[in-house]
Amino acid sequence: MDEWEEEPSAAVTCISNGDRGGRGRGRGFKSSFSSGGDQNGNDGENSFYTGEEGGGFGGRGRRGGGRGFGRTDQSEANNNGFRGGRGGRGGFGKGGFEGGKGGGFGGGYRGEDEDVFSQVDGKGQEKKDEKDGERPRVTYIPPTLPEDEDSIFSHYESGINFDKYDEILVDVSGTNPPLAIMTFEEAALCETLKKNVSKSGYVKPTPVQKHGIPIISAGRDLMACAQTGSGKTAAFLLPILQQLMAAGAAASSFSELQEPEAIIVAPTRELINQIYMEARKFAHGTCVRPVVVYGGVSTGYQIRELLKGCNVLCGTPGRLLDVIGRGKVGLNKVRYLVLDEADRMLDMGFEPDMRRLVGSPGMPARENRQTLLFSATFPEDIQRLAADFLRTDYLFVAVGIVGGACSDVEQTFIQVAKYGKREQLIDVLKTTGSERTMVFVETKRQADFIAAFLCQEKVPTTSIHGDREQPEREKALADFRSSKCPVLVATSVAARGLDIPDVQHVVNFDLPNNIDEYVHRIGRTGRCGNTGRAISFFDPDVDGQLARSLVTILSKAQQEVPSWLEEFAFSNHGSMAFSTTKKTFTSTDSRKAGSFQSGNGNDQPAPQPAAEEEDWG
Ligand SMILES: Nc1ncnc2c1ncn2[C@@H]1O[C@H](COP(=O)(O)OP(=O)(O)OP(=O)(O)O)[C@@H](O)[C@H]1O
Repeated sequence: MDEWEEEPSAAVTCISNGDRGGRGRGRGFKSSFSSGGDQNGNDGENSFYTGEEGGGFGGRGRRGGGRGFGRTDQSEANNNGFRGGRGGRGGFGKGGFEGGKGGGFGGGYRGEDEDVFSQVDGKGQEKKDEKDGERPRVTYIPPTLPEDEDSIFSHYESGINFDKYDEILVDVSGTNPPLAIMTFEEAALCETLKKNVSKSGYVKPTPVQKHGIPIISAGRDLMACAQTGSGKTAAFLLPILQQLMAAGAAASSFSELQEPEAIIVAPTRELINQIYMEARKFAHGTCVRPVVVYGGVSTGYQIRELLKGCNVLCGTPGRLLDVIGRGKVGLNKVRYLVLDEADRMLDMGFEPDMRRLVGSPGMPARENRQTLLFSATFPEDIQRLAADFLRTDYLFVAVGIVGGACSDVEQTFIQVAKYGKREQLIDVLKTTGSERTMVFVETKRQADFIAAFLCQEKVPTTSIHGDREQPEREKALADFRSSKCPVLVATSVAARGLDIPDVQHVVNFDLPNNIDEYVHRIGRTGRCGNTGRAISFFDPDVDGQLARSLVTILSKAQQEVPSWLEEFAFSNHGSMAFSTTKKTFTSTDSRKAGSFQSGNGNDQPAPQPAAEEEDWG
């Protein structure tokens, strides 16, 4: 039986503020879920959740059979994993998305455009056409972006701890690193770029910018590791844009083949879109044109955008390889290749795509391009693998502890068994009130259930995960950003990179199965010198393997370690040595023999893809 047939599927959309209709008859989660009232107050099977569309969704909207076959990784690039059509029966009243097929609110498909490029083998188009017959075309076109400066440069304020960044120790390893800059003036940015930096509210560079900008400007390859929320995006965007402008790069709409000078890759749609927005902001008023491509959006639309001219191409791996495979993007002029969340981009899930990308026709060899890798976490084996993509004399910048948690996040742990978590969550949310809170869960189904549960408890909640259609994902983020829904339930798809203002709390309803993922998740709060709080539910039955790493992470971030967690870490994991000393710095360039892995106490293998398959890109 398909997992979705066992229990009702919620496929949660935004919960409107307290104007839901009547509560379900049953008080318990499951029973009230299945008999809940809809927005109009009607009781009815499965109707409690109509979200904003208002149309009922009569029927279950469950997955169809075929849960996917032979899927071997999470990437769009991998065609093996064409999911069996969810959708199934059940309509989603009105408000189905263009291009959707088969009803089934929240279900459907990943989009034929999203995983067609893995046939970048010369027969791509042919195979794609075969696929056209199988799945509906994605026709979603995102809303037009505002052009006014207030919108483009809107930003949140850096926090009270911004100046403390200066106290963090930085280690640069590799030969002949250029000197760090202390101010943006020293970055020798051209006037427009300088103005744009200032309009963005940036007064002085963060450590990763102080070191990263001159390294990139000097033409060196870079692997940079700096804590979440500390400005890695601008660290690569500013020097790239500066050099493109200095070289006179200007977008041309006269070519059917666009040849960008820079390619930026990130693992999720929302993150790559955010990077694009940053690039668009910094490039405002210049001739340099960034473009973004990612799954879930009409390929035709994105190609039309591309053909208006493209100097900086931002993309998720799948769609990027797709547009390259379609002959719309030439790689001959690529001077910069950036992998953001580089450890994720090179783990099992995406590594084949990255190899495909660097092996694509026209892509300059690593000696002839600059490759820039950024993340807050860099496990040793991923660093070693990354060396394949970099020139041998690359520089490694470690700001603080490689893989360390942001010290501006107060981390709390609550021991709670599986069945006590929901009640505990309600207690936590009572204390957070209307403050913006992200609740991380392990599976997409769990995300739906928890969001539905919170809705039922009258907590305005929305959710984001890989089974939601792109318009729903975007609406969820918009509702969260605007505080229409101050609680966002998310899977790992939202763990990395997302920079949402004023997220005061992160709740790990389910702890992730590796420590790096934990570091990224809690890094959604406490950004850019602001403080934040992370509360994690530790279920002794399932989270034991993480205990030791958590103790180390807490210690290194100078946080109190609960005695029960420490005891648990020791008693359950033998006597393997690990340190709880409060070091403020550990250098962990994998090229330094013996220095490795003292950073985050990560005695586990490199991060694996999340526990279940996710639609990342
Ligand atoms: N020098 C600066 N001054 C003020 N604000 C800055 C500065 N640099 C970056 N910011 C802002 O800080 C926030 C976090 O930056 P960014 O998203 O680049 O962090 P990050 O290091 O990439 O985080 P993550 O590891 O989570 O991806 C953004 O809102 C960004 O605009």
